[in-house]
Amino acid sequence: MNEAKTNKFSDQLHQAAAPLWQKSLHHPFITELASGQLPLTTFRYYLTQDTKYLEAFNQLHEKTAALLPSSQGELLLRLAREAGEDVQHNPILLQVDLTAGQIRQAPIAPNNYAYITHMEHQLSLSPAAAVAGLLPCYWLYDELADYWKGQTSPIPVYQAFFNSYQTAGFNNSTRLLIGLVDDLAAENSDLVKEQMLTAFMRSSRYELGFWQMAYTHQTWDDLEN
Ligand SMILES: Cc1ncc(C[n+]2csc(CCO)c2C)c(N)n1
Repeated sequence: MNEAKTNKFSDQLHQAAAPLWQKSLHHPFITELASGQLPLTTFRYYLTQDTKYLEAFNQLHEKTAALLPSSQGELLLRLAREAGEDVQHNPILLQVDLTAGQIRQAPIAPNNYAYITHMEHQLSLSPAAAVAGLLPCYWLYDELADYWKGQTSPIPVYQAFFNSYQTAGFNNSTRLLIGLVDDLAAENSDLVKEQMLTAFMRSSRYELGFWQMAYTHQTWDDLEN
């Protein structure tokens, strides 16, 4: 019998989410970014929703940090500070002429709203579940960044988007957050670990849904059909 064990909790999470992450990697949104076929309006839709997402995601770091002992909360606050800079100075928005006013006026799309609401809900379950809900955002994009290393796009702004994820700091943040999730799993009960797994898997589904949402320009009217 194969006795090979994955004893880190994060390895279990990774294994459970891998099939979903593969679908993200090969989503038409991504393949068309690389081929240059993705309509610019679709990319602008993605950036509009993503800016809204990143603002909420940053606040979630702060809300989660407030529930953790300061030694653990400090890491989340540091990550939020770094990510906050990226949101406020995203050169890609300038390149496609997206203004803060245009982004503010666009309604949040259903999958984006559901994803953010799902992460907020974890705060009422346990701080460990809240941290686990944040992790796919980092870890999936870290794997996408590896995949994008070899990708080129004939459209300069799509190439700039690939390049924007090629930073060592980003990889380091992902490793630190994986470490925090493993520490929290070790400190918590099986019930909380189950919450962590559920939060992680749902975030992974919403990540996949985020590409589909952008690809189809999802609106609230879509829920009626
Ligand atoms: C839907 C969505 N999911 C993940 C990311 C990637 N991401 C956003 S913030 C952050 C932390 C460091 O800046 C990372 C990795 C994204 N942009 N949009």
